[in-house]
Amino acid sequence: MGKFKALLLDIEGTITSISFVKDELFPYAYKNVANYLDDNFDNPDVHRCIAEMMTASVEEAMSDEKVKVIRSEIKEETISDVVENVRYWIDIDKKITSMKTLQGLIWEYAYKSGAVKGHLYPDVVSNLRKVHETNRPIYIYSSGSVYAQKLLFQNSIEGDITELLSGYFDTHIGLKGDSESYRKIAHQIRQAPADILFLTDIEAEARAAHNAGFAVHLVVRPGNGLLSEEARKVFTVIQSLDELLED
Ligand SMILES: CSCCC(=O)C(=O)COP(=O)(O)O
Repeated sequence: MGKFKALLLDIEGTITSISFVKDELFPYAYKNVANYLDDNFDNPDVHRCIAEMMTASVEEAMSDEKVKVIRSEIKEETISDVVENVRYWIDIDKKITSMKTLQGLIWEYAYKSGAVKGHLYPDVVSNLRKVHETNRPIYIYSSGSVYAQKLLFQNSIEGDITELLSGYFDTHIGLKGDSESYRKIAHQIRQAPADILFLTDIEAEARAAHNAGFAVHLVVRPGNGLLSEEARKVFTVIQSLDELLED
């Protein structure tokens, strides 16, 4: 089953539908961020997120006038500025690490209350199990925080599947369009880049991983954006993880 020694998986558009992320998770965070911050303002994890978001807001405001610089020490004003930025960044799907961390904390309520269950395409768990049975490690690399990733896999529509996963990476290692992030992942999991198969639906991520020496397949799922002709020439394109069995 395939020649890879380790598997690295993107989440949204690869093993989870874009619709689950865009139509369930993001709106939940958008709607609940103000109440969440009001109820959890003294939580040290939330404080850390806000402190990091203050720094990010200064950097982002330099190139985007819609970003509010968060400065206030007053709780109500801080919450108002954070909410404005979080909602704006959700709207434009901006991958700001501190905002993604905060989203994960907010989603904990969604998963724990049962309001949300992590979507997985029907071919995912059976094939991950087959890879796992061959003692090859499976890792996740998503712009969603590691905490958010674990919540999704612990509370998926197929139950808790975290036993199949050997590790998780988020944007703390670097952005997904940057080849250096993939080099760092290969180093951390102690595998040669060429022995790692990365599956993603995003061409920029595929190119970044390819330039770092990874094997890469592009994944096409219902509702995903169209792939360019050029990407179709460079990368193997699969519609389902069942096709991993075939190479
Ligand atoms: C951890 S699930 C939520 C996914 C998410 O927040 C996101 O931004 C999608 O990122 P991906 O890198 O999985 O496409």
